[in-house]
Amino acid sequence: MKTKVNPKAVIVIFGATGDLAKRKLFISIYRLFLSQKIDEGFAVVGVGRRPWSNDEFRETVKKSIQSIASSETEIESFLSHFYYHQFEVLEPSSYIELGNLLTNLDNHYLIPGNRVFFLAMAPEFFGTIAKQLKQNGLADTEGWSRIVIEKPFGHDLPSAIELNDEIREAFSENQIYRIDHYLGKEMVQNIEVIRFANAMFEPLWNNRFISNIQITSSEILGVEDRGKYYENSGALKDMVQNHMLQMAALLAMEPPIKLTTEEIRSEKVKVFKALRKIDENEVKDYFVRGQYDAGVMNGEEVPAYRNENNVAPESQTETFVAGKLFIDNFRWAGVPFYIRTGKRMATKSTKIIVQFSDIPMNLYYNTKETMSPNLLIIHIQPDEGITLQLNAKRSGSDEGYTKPIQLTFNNNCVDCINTPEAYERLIYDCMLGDGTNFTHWDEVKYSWSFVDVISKAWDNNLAPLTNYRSGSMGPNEADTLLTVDGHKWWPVTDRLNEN
Ligand SMILES: NC(=O)C1=CN([C@@H]2O[C@H](COP(=O)(O)OP(=O)(O)OC[C@H]3O[C@@H](n4cnc5c(N)ncnc54)[C@H](OP(=O)(O)O)[C@@H]3O)[C@@H](O)[C@H]2O)C=CC1
Ligand SMILES: O=C1O[C@H](COP(=O)(O)O)[C@@H](O)[C@H](O)[C@H]1O
Repeated sequence: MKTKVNPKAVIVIFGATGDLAKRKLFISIYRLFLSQKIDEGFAVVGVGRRPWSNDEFRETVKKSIQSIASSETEIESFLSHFYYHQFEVLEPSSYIELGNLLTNLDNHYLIPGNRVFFLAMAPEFFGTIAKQLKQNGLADTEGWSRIVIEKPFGHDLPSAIELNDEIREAFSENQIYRIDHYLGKEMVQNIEVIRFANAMFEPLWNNRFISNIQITSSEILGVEDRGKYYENSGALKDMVQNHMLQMAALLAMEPPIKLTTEEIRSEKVKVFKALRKIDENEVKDYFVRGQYDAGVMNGEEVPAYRNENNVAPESQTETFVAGKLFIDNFRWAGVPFYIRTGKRMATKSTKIIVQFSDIPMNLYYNTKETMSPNLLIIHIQPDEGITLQLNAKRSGSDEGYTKPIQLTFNNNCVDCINTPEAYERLIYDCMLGDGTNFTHWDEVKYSWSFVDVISKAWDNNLAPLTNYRSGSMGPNEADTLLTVDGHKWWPVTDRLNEN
């Protein structure tokens, strides 16, 4: 639980000239500034290779925050807290100079040595930076020091262990904040509340009443200019190892005994431990992979993945994954959790659909219509809300025919433009010392060991890689994964305000 305080710190962004900083980080800090969540005596140091001055850096920040309407005075006041430090990651003198700058800023803004080191750089630098920060004393202050690590945290279990060991030599687990930006999303954070604050769900939240759970995160965009990164990642490591498994864990975990970081994380870890282990030869029965082909989207022709920049013409990288997870514990034995994610799909949508089991004897079976199962739909994005699908009598009919009706809560209407960016929430949490919505090492470790088996099976060609048309919902094999179990994917294209 958070206490309402205005944290005061220097935020050091390594990779401040990069894409993530420009698109997400500056604007998130600006929103925290505008909502007065951070103390006005804060400072931000941007670190990058380019020989920028403070003014050049502030110009870039200004461009990034332009989309938020605010006065020139507010913008100028915000920018005055930004400083640039040119640096070379492997050069120890860069860290010594940075340390001097941080001490000066502490003195200038009366900051008691509190520091957030946000590593928005290529992952191969994470370990080196952590080590250098420690060796040069930047993390040894009177206040607190925390390190935020961007994804990917390793590319398999051995590399994640190696990286973790390097970072742990310099920072303790409670100083490490591993980002999974899905955990900062409003409706992902709402999963726990929907489950644990409603008398009507928790008693039914088990294998006696739930038939299956479907988690979809589909994207319209292709790989864009990230071909180089994506070729070594693919949808499995880019989306499944982190975001998709995190959502599954939140849906499946037991109620924590307290709402503390340790208790919540410990319940999530138990879910990861209970994930059914499959061997390489079984992967094809549980997972489907696909790669997008050319197609027409929004009236425009889009290229096949293999024709994207920095992608090999014979690439075997998957841009789509569908899978069936089983959580082999008392609550979930026998309930499939279906997951699906991909690029260049028909719609941008992240939704969780909980399908309840059919009632044992349905008095309305003999009508002309088939009954719809009850569904709980959690709309994560782009629309945010909840839909509960029930059956009701069709109005005006004497014969008692039923029809599905939907009770909907549209979070957008309430919170529309003020819905905080995931990064805004996570930066604030980190400044408050709340690690609940960051991933603990144990979660990372178990998720990699689960994903590594799938990855190896695919590397060994133990499952086909199927093409799917850009603008579709993935290959047909993803549908078969459910039809063999007597299920089907529920649509994810509906928008809340269309209901
Ligand atoms: N961009 C995104 O949407 C997302 C990014 N991420 C993660 O965030 C991290 C950063 O990504 P992104 O912003 O896209 O990366 P970019 O390639 O856009 O930026 C890389 C940054 O690192 C700096 N840099 C590179 N080499 C050195 C060096 N030797 N010494 C000092 N600085 C160096 C660059 O400085 P300069 O330009 O001055 O050379 C630049 O600021 C990655 O881990 C990525 O996986 C995660 C999710 C989404
Ligand atoms: O982490 C990542 O997430 C994005 C999708 O994030 P969303 O918040 O827009 O759903 C994905 O495009 C990217 O490939 C991946 O690295």
